[in-house]
Amino acid sequence: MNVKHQLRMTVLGSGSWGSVLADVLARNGHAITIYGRNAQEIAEINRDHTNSHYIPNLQMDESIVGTTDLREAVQGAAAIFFVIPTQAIRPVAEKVGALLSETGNRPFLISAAKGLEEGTLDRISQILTQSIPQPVRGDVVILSGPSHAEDVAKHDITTLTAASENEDAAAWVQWIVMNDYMRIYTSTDVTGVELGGAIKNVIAIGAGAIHGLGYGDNTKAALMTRGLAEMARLGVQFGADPLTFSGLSGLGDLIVTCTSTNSRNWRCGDRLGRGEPLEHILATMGMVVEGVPTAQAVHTLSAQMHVDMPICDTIYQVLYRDRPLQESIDALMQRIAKPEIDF
Ligand SMILES: NC(=O)C1=CN([C@@H]2O[C@H](COP(=O)(O)OP(=O)(O)OC[C@H]3O[C@@H](n4cnc5c(N)ncnc54)[C@H](OP(=O)(O)O)[C@@H]3O)[C@@H](O)[C@H]2O)C=CC1
Ligand SMILES: O=C(CO)COP(=O)(O)O
Repeated sequence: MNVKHQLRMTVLGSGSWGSVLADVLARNGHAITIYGRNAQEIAEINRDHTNSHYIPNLQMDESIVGTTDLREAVQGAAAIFFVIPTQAIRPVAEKVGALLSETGNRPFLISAAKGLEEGTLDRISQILTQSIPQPVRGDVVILSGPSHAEDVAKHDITTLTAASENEDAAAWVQWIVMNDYMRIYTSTDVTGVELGGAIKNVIAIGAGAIHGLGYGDNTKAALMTRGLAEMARLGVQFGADPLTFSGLSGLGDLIVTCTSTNSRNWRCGDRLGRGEPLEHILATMGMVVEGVPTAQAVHTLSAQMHVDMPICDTIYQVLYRDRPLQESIDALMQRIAKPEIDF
């Protein structure tokens, strides 16, 4: 175990990534509370130190305390990790904001979720700053990168980016998370890191879909590379550094998500490619598929910003407009010929 100065911190979300992140932090010597809304699951975490539904291969550090009480979870926490689906961040953050206003602590707010909010099109850092009043809000840090929970549970070597407008806050998160199997890099490009993490989920649905249809490695490489170009093209319109998209939260996460059967987004796409209806896939996945709502948000954002994102748009058309997959791919191949680099 990597013993550090013990801090009390809270992880909101007892799903696959929340459970594994809580375990990493507890093994680093910190006092960790994990909050979930499913009483049975929290009881299992406290009794057996396992989470058999979400992450069966994880044996959690025994010091982790599970609770279904949000007040208890946030009280006295030096940092609050948001590890719930993007669409649930705002309502939970608003409750957290109200509780912090009562208790008066001012924790770091760390998002480990990846997506864009439907309707508002907001990134998670924006949701957190809108929902939690400034006097009780510490710095916002985004923790993102190639990190399937199943592999981190096995202590596979994993690298992430901690991004914050405040370099010291990013460095603080780097310090609390790093150990002999987690290596964390810092960044101040919050927008780029968040957009990379959100958009790679959309592209991963496409990677799964082409696999399900029977296409091979050339097609996968084409999709990933041109998908990365779309991500960067949108990102620069929002002031992101294009180099961020070649980093862990862009290319790195695109690789892991587009090439692994652990990815829920990839699996959703694969099943679409094999002809299963989206509603059935989502109803039986048992875990969040962030790329589905984010595809809708990216579709609207790209239209608003006049950014050409044909792959993301094709995935949107398939998910939301019932456009046949094969016909959509054929249409992508019929697009006008153009240079490769066209920012
Ligand atoms: N899994 C992974 O490998 C990684 C995931 N991420 C990101 O982390 C985020 C969470 O993903 P992950 O842990 O995999 O998701 P899971 O589907 O495994 O778990 C989601 C968790 O969030 C809880 N939840 C959902 N809605 C609410 C709500 N309104 N209030 C409180 N809790 C809620 C669920 O509770 P309940 O069981 O009651 O529904 C469940 O515990 C996503 O944005 C994902 O992209 C990032 C890196 C790696
Ligand atoms: O973000 C992830 C890995 O870095 C998890 O991806 P999925 O949600 O597709 O499983």
